[in-house]
Amino acid sequence: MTVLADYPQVAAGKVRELYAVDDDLLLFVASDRISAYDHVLATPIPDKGRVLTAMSVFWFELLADEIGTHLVSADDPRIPDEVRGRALLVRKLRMLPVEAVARGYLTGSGLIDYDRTGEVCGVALPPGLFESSKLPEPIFTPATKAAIGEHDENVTYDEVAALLGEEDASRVRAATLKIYLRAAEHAESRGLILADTKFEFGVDAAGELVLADEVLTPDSSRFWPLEGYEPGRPQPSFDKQFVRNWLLSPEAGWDRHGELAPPALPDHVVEATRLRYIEAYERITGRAFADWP
Ligand SMILES: Nc1ncnc(-c2cnn(Cc3cccc(F)c3)c2)c1Cl
Repeated sequence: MTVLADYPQVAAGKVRELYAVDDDLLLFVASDRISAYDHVLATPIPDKGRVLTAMSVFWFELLADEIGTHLVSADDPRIPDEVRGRALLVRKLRMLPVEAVARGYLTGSGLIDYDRTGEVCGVALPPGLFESSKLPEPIFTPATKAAIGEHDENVTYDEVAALLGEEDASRVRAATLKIYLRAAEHAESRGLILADTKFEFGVDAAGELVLADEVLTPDSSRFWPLEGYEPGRPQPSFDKQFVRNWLLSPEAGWDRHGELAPPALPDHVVEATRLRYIEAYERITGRAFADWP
């Protein structure tokens, strides 16, 4: 019987870890941790890791006819029981050092760049756009991974080409936009706006471009309710809005611009957030979360 401690940890993020299973396989583990306002909160959200893993698996399966993926299995004896349902067996790839972001709407760092320069990652946009505007068409707005605790840095396509070479840059951009469009169309049919998302790609031994990391989860994407969408103001995050609102409420007594860590979340915020994750999964996939894995 395998236990997680059998596998050397090869990477750790704010809310996920990566372990080596053998020379060709990795174990991609999603935790129940949640981050907000650039802090990892002290209070976990039960089932978050399982919901986001189930969501990634749904999208990997839906996208398999568009692009190869790193997914090997979500249910395999090499996956320790303690992480079963929130861990994926994936094939080890040569990862491309670029955060492949697609945006269909203007918000976050894209809006900041647009307000300052009229462009995002060197892509010129029409004048007169504002917070949450829908873009005339989705755009590729890559970033390079920043050091721990820093934000990723938006870069131009030419900088990506300098980094990866023209061929890989070109096929990463094409794949990013194609997958975004396919996912956004599916999400909208389920009443959710996929405002933007971040993919990571690798290359396999045959030189094929492979979709890796997590895909189209609420941690790698902005999902907004389609109902009530209104450009000109920030939209509520489908999954994190209860947490954000509580942290900024007088009850929390927390200053998001200060140095202090956020306070623990009250049970009702934890439970409401857990239910939002499950609702997002069931709306997007049409599957009952109770059936996972
Ligand atoms: N299939 C792959 N082959 C080779 N490397 C990776 C890989 C390395 N790093 N990352 C980012 C990351 C994913 C999870 C937890 C972390 F801490 C960090 C992904 C993958 Cl997914």
